[in-house]
Amino acid sequence: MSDTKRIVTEFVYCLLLSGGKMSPPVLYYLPPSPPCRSILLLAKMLGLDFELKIVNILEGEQLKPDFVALNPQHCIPTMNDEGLVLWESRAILSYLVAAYGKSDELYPTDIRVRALVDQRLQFDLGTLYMRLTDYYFPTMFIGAPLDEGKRAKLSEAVGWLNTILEGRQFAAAEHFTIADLTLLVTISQLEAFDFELRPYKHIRQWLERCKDHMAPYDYEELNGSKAVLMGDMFKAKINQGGA
Ligand SMILES: N[C@@H](CCC(=O)N[C@@H](CS)C(=O)NCC(=O)O)C(=O)O
Repeated sequence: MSDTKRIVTEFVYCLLLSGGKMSPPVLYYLPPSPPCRSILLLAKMLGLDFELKIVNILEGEQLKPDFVALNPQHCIPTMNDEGLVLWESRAILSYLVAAYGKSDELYPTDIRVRALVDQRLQFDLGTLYMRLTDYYFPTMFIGAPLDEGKRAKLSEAVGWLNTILEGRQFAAAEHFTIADLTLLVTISQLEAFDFELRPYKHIRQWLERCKDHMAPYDYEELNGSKAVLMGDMFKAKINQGGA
């Protein structure tokens, strides 16, 4: 085979392997951000190499005109896959499995299983993670006093997850899915904030199972250590008398 023919053949082969895409998707992110962590973990599982672009929200970089033009809601993670611009981490997770997954295992196509995965994703978005941010973030970022009412709402949601997990190995299917991934980021963050997980036996067992499952995918580097970093930021604020 001539050199030119070989180069063209290799190029076509690479193109087929990449689903016909000429360039990798771009991810705008910051490593400690919890929703960004779930995307980085999934990319590792899928063997997907993003073009990574840091947006330092602590310096207000998300408000720069170029970024607002891309995402008017100016939040991270934001992904741009050849003109498909997506934000909302759980929507990005679903897209990435469909676009780059070798199978549907992480986001099953069986409609009854997918319905449960979607329910868990939305429970995390609208209830569990939201209540985590409501309780911890005002103290962590602006030194506001801790609010016991918000803590009670968070405990209520953690209790619901504990009940969901009773008798199950994983959150939505017989195996690990993106529902476990997003819930893992939330619960490991709670753990790093020293939220008392002892009363929630099913969550504790599931948490260890998920950590073991994710260990080969740089779990500590991409999520565990970043959860601790945010936990330390919160504790430093408390010790400064910020709450
Ligand atoms: N529900 C969104 C939450 C995104 C979000 O709140 N991102 C934060 C960082 S963790 C952010 O970008 N904050 C800066 C801003 O909104 O201007 C998701 O899951 O992607």
